[in-house]
Amino acid sequence: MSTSNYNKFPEICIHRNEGQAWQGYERIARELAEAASRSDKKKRILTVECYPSVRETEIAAGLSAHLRPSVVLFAKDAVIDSGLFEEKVGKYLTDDRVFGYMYPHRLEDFYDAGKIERLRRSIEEAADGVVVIIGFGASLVAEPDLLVYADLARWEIQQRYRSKEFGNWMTDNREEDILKKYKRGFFFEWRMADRLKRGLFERIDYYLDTHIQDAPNMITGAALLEGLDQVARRPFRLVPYFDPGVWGGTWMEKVCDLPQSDKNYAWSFDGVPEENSLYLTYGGVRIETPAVNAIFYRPKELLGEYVYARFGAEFPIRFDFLDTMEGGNLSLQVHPMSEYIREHFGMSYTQDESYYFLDAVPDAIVYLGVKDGVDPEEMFEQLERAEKGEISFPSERFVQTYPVKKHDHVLIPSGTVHCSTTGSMVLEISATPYIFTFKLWDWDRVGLDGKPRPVHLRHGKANVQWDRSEEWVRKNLLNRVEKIAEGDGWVEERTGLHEFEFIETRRHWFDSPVQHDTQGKVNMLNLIEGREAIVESPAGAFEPFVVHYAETFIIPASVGPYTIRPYGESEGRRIATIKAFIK
Ligand SMILES: O=P(O)(O)OC[C@H]1O[C@@H](O)[C@@H](O)[C@@H](O)[C@@H]1O
Repeated sequence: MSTSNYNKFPEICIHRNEGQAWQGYERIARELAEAASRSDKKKRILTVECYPSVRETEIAAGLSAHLRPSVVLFAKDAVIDSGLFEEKVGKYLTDDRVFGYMYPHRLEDFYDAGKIERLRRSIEEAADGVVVIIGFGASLVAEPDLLVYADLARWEIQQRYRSKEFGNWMTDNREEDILKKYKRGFFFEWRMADRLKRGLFERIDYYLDTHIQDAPNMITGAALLEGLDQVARRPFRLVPYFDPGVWGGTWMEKVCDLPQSDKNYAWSFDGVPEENSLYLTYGGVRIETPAVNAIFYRPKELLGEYVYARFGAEFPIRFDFLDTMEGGNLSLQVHPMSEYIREHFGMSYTQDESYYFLDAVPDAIVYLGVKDGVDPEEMFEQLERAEKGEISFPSERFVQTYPVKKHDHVLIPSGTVHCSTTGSMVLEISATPYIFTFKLWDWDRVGLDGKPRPVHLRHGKANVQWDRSEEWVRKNLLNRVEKIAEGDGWVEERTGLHEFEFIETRRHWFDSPVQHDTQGKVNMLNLIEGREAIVESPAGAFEPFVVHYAETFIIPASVGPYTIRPYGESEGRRIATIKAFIK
């Protein structure tokens, strides 16, 4: 096998902003002190608005040491009492380990007017100089003279939950089950935090990156916006992350050159802006920022007006990897129908999926759809007994299996029972939601934490579509490849997804340049065959962008025409990309 050329640290170089970046608390504090001194007020309020799970105490200590503020106040002291807090949020969280209901309200609901008044009095009583207010909601306490925004990406938040360094915001639950902490973040905190952040973008004076402990980096708010604007006008990649899992395999470790781990890597996410980061570099200083910021700030340029009108400032397409090479089976599972996900979880669209096979062992199979003539009651009675540990679920009796091979594309509209099995390397091309997996059966095993992974039979039963016969599955969901066009040195095929799903995919096989056009809609691609390709602008609108095997990349809607051709080691060879866009 050839050596890995997969780039795990894709950086986006932001032009025209050199000199506007600071590293370390000392330099950061000095810059903030200088900026504060530009005001002729005697007392200046320096607000550090934080995303939940930011290390507020580290920032307070780091700034205090060099800034010598007259007082440091924490926004959390103005949060409503815990009884009322739980009353407001409880019904959105439910008792389930995984699923809650999307929280529709704002952070203001959790701040107490009387307590805010008390903090404001402390500001009045403080000596002249700089008053620092820190925390999630700090910008609600008083009108800032200088606003610093300390952001955090979801993957890092998950690490902080997992290491038990953090519980949820204002919740004493550091020791709690990771699934429940994630649930509280996903359904509640991150919704409010994103709403607040979107309203602050244009007002941020400085943007603080504290992803790495005690090694902060800072840029101006203007530099951040300039960076996000540049991202929305050129091809780019997200920073991938790799996560071990009970069914994980060995393919990614080799192909993506991952550090050896005692647990196999199962997932890689490199195409979920809500979860992944961007690395923006400003004259040698690397700023990690949640990729979703580019969508929040420039939704029309990035998604295109059509996609924005339909989905809002959300990235509706997800690319991720599921690696079971020398690993196990995923859970046998089903995803909610659109109506169900909306009614039960408050989501505006559902988890429609597809599996593109980057690789598969010779006898690999996929489970897809229930067999003809299956009695739903009997199948669920068996699943219930299996959940109790009384039997092993006889999957072959109830669920259809099909052989799969490299470059097959299997379509999985919600409501279809499915499971990728051992010996497969899947590129998932799916709708963005990804936690709404109703596991039906997990093959008599426990998760990496030693506990059974959560099974959701009631939800599952309500969503399995029993009328999808074997004939229907074969005709509609397996390799619906259709040639669309061809030219000198290239062929374009449509591979999916199913009519019920809102994503369309096109595969190109080529040894010469292929002309693409976003047609005003964001494109997400992956190099599924070949070592290297280059993306270019016919009009020179962006710098040539090199991609490697298995890398996912995004072409913003604003790009319009672009070309892709084999490059470097792949020059003159036949390679392939798969491209997804909204129908
Ligand atoms: O972790 P399990 O349940 O085995 O599923 C593994 C993966 O399966 C896919 O089809 C998706 O549903 C993913 O969201 C899920 O993470």
